[in-house]
Order: sequence, then structure tokens, then C-alpha cells
Amino acid sequence: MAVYTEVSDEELSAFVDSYNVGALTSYKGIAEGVENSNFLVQTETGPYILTLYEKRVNPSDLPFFLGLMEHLSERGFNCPTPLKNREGKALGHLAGRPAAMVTFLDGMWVRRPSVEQCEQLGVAMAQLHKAGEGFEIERANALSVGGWRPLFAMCANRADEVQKGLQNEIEKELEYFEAHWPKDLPKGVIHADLFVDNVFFLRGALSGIIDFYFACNDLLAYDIAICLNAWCFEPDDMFNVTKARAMLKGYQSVRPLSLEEYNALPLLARGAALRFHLTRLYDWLNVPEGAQVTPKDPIEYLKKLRFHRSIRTPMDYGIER
Ligand SMILES: Nc1ncnc2c1ncn2[C@@H]1O[C@H](COP(=O)(O)OP(=O)(O)OP(=O)(O)O)[C@@H](O)[C@H]1O
Ligand SMILES: N[C@@H](CCO)C(=O)O
Repeated sequence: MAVYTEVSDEELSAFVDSYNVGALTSYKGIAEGVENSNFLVQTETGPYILTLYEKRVNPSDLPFFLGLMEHLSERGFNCPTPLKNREGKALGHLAGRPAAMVTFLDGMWVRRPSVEQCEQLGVAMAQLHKAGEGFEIERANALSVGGWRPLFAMCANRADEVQKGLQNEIEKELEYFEAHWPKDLPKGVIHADLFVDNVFFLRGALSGIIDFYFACNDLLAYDIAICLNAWCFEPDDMFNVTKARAMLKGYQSVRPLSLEEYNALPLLARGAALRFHLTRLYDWLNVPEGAQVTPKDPIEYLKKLRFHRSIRTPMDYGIER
């Protein structure tokens, strides 16, 4: 469960009152997620999500995140829309934290997506990439290749506690990526954390995407790489190429990939695996005292990284363009 910040009933009620949504009738902390504190808030006008932004969210990025959700919603993309308070502002403060309320999205995430759902994800991801065009605020990806070494530096000396030899292995990966990360692929707004728990389905159809708090301007194909890792591995750590093909088919039905993007997928997927391995490694070794949170397994992403390291071209996965 991710509730890092305790909020009193009075504080929460006063915060909700600053919006034009009717009186608070109930609320509860949400037992999912690892990044921010989330509450499901019921008022006289319906359910809303209240988020208190925690450690990894830089407050100066909030106009980007909130503005992006508004931009995408206006273009018909189904994602939460920030509410404006009585002063016309989307961003407020609660319990010493920046906080916002967004619309509630119906649907549920699926633990084991089907091939069909992977295809739907591909379609929605490409739609997101298209809908992001024209968004005027820019945000560099703080967790792209330039951010990995500083992140690793904060936990490198304890990496071998998680697995012997890990520090050395990651060091070599960092050197590799710093020398080989592609720079000239098409860029745009990406979600950058499009895991299964951020994609909702309703009656079998994809109903919306949440959690834009890692969104940024980066290589569009990097989003695909993140999803290859998050959607196309089975619980026994085997890569499911049928799911990967379906995802790419869905994606390309909206936005065809260039040859360069297609060829870069193994490297991007390996880099994406390192990125999530590193944040998980850091979190695994630094659970805040008293926080109600279950850290995610860094080794899962180490295995994915090693798998991609053995791949040279997408054809080695069995993925045709
Ligand atoms: N707009 C929304 N509509 C409905 N449910 C939501 C919405 N936003 C968040 N949730 C619920 O809250 C949970 C946690 O939200 P979210 O994924 O944004 O948190 P997080 O801490 O940023 O998580 P993560 O670990 O995925 O980064 C979701 O799994 C979902 O159940
Ligand atoms: N989706 C991330 C956690 C949230 O950033 C992970 O699974 O490591």
C-alpha cells in the first residue's frame, strides 16, 4: 500500500471543500502503487482520486503532469482529468505536500494481460503518442540514460547484498549504454511507466490509462520498450513473442515504426529493464520507515535485462517489422 503521508479527516475534508465537488462523504487510502499517496474520495458528486505527491515527484514538474492530462483529455484520450479548485487552480497543498484531485476512471487493471489486450495496449500507446503532439510544456526524462548513473551511485555499494556481483554487472551496463544510447529516433511525449497496473480495461476493452507522473519528452520507441518488458514476459520470466507481436501490430496500426526504431528495440528494452531495475534496487534498499508500501522485486528486471542482452536484432525475438 502506498500511503506515505498521514492526513487528518479535518485536513482532507477542508481540502475537498476547496473544490466545487460537494461535501466529502467518505475516503480511504488506496492499497496500490509505490510512488505517491493516493486516496479514493467520495463526495456528493461522485468518486475522485486525491494524490499527494511524494519523494520522486519534483514539484516543478507538476504543471507538466497535470497540464498533460488535461491536454490528452481534451483530445479525446481517456485518462484522468485534473479538477480545478475554486481559485481555478489544479494544484493545491495538503499535509505539507503538493496535492491534486483528478477524475475517477472506471475499469480495472489485469494482472496477466491476454494477447488481445496487448494489441489494445499498442493501439492506445500510439494514440497517446499522437495525442501528446502539440503539448507546449516540455519535460526531459530524468530517468533516461543520464539519470541512471547518479541513481546507481546512491545504492551501488549495497548492490551485492541483493545479488553477488551485481555492482560490477550494473557498472558495465552503464558504460555500455552511455556509449550506445540512440539519440536520433523520433521523440515526443511518452508515458514512461506504462505497466499493467496503469492501464484499465472494462468489459474486455481498454478503458483508460492513469499515472502520468513519469511522463516526459523522450524517444517514442522507448515507451514501447518499457511495455515489452512490462506486458510481454510470463510469470516464469519467459518472453512471450506472441504478445510482443500483437502489441507492435496494435501500435503500428496507428503509428508505423521507422526501420531505425524497429532495429533499436532490443537495446531500448535492455535500457528500460536497467531503468526499472535501478529504481527498484534503490527502493528495495531504502524503504522509508513507517511507510505502508511493498517494494517491487529488482531481480525480475535484472533477468529481463540479461535476456535482452542476448538479443541483437528484433528478429532474434521473432518479431518482424
Ligand atoms: N483516476 C483514477 N481512477 C481510478 N482509479 C485510480 C485513478 N488513479 C489512481 N487510481 C487507483 O490508485 C492506484 C494507484 O495509483 P497510481 O498508479 O497512480 O499510484 P502510484 O503510487 O503512482 O503507482 P505506481 O507504483 O504505479 O507508480 C491505481 O492502481 C488505481 O487503483
Ligand atoms: N512501474 C514501476 C513502479 C512505479 O514507478 C515498477 O514496476 O517498478
